[in-house]
Amino acid sequence: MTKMQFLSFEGPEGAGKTTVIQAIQPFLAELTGQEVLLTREPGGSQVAEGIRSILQTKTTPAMDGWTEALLLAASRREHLVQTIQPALAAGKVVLSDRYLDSSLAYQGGGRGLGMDKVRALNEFAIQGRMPDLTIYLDLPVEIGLQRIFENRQDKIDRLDEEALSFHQQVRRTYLELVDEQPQRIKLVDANQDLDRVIAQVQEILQTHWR
Ligand SMILES: Nc1ncnc2c1ncn2[C@@H]1O[C@H](COP(=O)(O)OP(=O)(O)OP(=O)(O)O)[C@@H](O)[C@H]1O
Ligand SMILES: Cc1cn([C@H]2C[C@H](O)[C@@H](COP(=O)(O)O)O2)c(=O)[nH]c1=O
Repeated sequence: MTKMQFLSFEGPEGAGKTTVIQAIQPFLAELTGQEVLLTREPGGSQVAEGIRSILQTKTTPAMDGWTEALLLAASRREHLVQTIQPALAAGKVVLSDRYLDSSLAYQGGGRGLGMDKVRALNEFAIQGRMPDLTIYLDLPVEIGLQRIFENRQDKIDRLDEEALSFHQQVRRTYLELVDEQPQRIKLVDANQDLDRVIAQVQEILQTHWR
């Protein structure tokens, strides 16, 4: 059984991470008897939220891929030190909407920087602190993008507008990560009714809680 103090949710655009995380917060608090902190990347601390704004701003020319990866690693460092570690030390469960796997999938895969190099870059930021358990919400990228473009027009950001091939590469890289680390990363089919997605996530959490 996995220790379950620090959890992350991952997935392509529109997979339902934010919706599912909010739905399972009370369940997780009840299951663990601990306070559950919801947080997100990029963001989750004052400086990291500032970096998020920079990352979401469209520029001409477009931001260099390594600059993007470095800003994400810096925001992750700040998130870890200012928010995640203090919450864990206070005995809370931390539930993060994205963490390092997003950089591996988006920058390593989508941008083509390579997973190994992006992992090495992030090692300075996280010093080995990975989530105890990661839920990966999987779905065809066309469906996730359609959900966003139909329901969240006001919040479409720079990365949402990348080419379909970029998003497909992101998903392929996530699936490689699931194959590589089946103990930590649990795949849930997000292309089904929200109630079923939530129920399957709850089952996984129940199985892993000790
Ligand atoms: N299982 C589902 N079936 C249908 N619609 C869903 C489902 N899950 C979420 N949605 C809807 O899809 C949209 C995107 O969901 P949400 O914002 O939770 O995704 P996300 O993974 O956090 O996206 P992003 O990473 O792009 O921020 C929302 O309008 C949400 O209501
Ligand atoms: C952490 C992280 C995020 N991204 C991308 C993925 C999304 O397009 C945005 C975040 O938006 P969300 O609505 O909050 O999911 O940022 C990335 O490319 N690399 C990362 O490490």
